[in-house]
Amino acid sequence: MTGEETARVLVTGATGQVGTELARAAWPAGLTPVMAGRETLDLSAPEAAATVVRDGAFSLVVNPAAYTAVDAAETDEALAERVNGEGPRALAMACATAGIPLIQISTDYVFDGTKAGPYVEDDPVAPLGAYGRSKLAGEVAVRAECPRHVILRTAWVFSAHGKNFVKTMLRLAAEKPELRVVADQHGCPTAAHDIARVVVEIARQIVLDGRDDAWGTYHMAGAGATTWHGFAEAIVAAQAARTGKRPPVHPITTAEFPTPAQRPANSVLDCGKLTRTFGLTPRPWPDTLADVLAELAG
Ligand SMILES: NC(=O)C1=CN([C@@H]2O[C@H](COP(=O)(O)OP(=O)(O)OC[C@H]3O[C@@H](n4cnc5c(N)ncnc54)[C@H](OP(=O)(O)O)[C@@H]3O)[C@@H](O)[C@H]2O)C=CC1
Ligand SMILES: Cc1cn([C@H]2C[C@H](O)[C@@H](COP(=O)(O)OP(=O)(O)O[C@H]3O[C@@H](C)C(=O)[C@@H](O)[C@H]3O)O2)c(=O)[nH]c1=O
Ligand SMILES: [Mg+2]
Repeated sequence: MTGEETARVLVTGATGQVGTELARAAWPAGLTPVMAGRETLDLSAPEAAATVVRDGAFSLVVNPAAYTAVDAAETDEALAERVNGEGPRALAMACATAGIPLIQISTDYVFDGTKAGPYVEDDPVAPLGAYGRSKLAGEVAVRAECPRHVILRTAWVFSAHGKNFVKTMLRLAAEKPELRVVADQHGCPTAAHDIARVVVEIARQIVLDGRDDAWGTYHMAGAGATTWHGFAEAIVAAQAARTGKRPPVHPITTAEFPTPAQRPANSVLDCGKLTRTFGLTPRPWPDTLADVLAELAG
């Protein structure tokens, strides 16, 4: 065989926050990402999506694509279930048939938030809303259909691209005299580029090192816990240095900010298993926030 062989890695959701960072990431020699957008791999048509896996001679599939509109999912649960539950099931079955592993991206919103401390991987799940239920269905399907899987639960994802809390707060800080943000929901902001770094290294260990002892579920979220209010304050403070605008960010309760979907009061993730198994440590979220704000500032 020639020395030019490379393992093809199918990546779904090419246009999303994580997909965009996976496309830009530094992949090692020997791994070639093959990015698939919705036009070639539509998870709302699970059977058709699975044919992409069957026909592509891949060594691994990474699935960050998802229905991510948390509030809209409450009135659109059938579609969320298809994209986040049945889509991953079809991918997992196709992966198992092809004899290749699957890295599935999941969410902190599978938890109900009633635990007092950080969540570990085998804590009981009990999603509060339709989005969390649909993502949990995806986890269950992946475990059932494709034993060689890594499910990576992340949280509060932000990046310079797409729709996210950081960009919403920057817009509000530019437009409003003051902001009101919930201070009783605790979690871990996570930069999409840090998720991509971790996914690439897990892919390297699985495909290039031939690691066969690490299948299962892992938490991967920015180091350091905060609240949405704490996160907003950090965003507005950092931005003030650039714009001179620093509207006050008032802490409010969840009851003062009604939304269609209920969100967990605590979804802080303990990422120790990721570190112990793969030697990977999520970066502190304030450092990754600085990266993203610098990228947005150009
Ligand atoms: N965003 C967050 O805060 C968090 C996200 N997660 C999980 O991380 C993963 C990545 O999230 P993130 O990058 O932020 O998501 P985005 O919302 O930024 O991107 C979602 C991606 O999925 C694609 N997509 C949506 N519907 C379909 C479909 N029917 N078929 C194929 N592709 C589809 C979108 O395509 P298009 O551009 O065409 O719409 C887009 O590329 C998801 O699995 C999500 O559940 C976990 C925790 C937090
Ligand atoms: C815009 C705004 C939001 N909020 C609150 C509402 C909510 O409780 C919290 C976050 O709102 P968002 O809608 O940005 O975030 P949300 O859509 O809940 O984000 C979630 O997305 C999915 C995909 C995940 O998997 C989760 O990990 C999580 O990141 O902030 C305020 O308090 N004030 C505001 O001005
Ligand atoms: Mg939202």
